[in-house]
Amino acid sequence: MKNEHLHFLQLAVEEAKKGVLSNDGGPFGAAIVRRGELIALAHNEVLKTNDPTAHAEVVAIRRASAILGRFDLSDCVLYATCEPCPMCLAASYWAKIKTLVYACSRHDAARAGFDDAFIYEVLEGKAEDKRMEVLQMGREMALSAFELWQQKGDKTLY
Ligand SMILES: Nc1nc2[nH]cnc2c(=O)[nH]1
Repeated sequence: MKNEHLHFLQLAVEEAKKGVLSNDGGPFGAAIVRRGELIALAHNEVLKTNDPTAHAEVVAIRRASAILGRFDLSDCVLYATCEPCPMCLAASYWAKIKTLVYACSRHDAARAGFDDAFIYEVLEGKAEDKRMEVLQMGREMALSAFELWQQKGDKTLY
């Protein structure tokens, strides 16, 4: 099992390097594996697509979900060359991933110039400057969308 984990991490690392050399994005790769079978391999595509959410893990989750035709990836393992940032970790929870295997840490990413560790600090209430103004207003108005959802009989929960 450990060798299998290292095998898929190695594939993700090679994919990350491919993305760096093609200028697609940062040095991050990810793989989604189901019962020992590689379903999707992806690298960071932020620069290629001008999509700030195109992190390797998100691209891999989107690709695997499209291939398997479902949003529930609970039978899949996510391999990532680096500890997922909070967005990618949340995406993994939304995809119901049960096993995550990663190599480098958020601190390795920070040393390479990526803000993963800072966002964790914000979420943990440890950041002095959150670098974002956050306002809440219009709750009564917006609750109507939740009411519509709650009344809907044929909804799919996810
Ligand atoms: N884990 C991870 N961290 C990042 N930080 C910036 N981009 C990425 C990415 O694609 N993956």
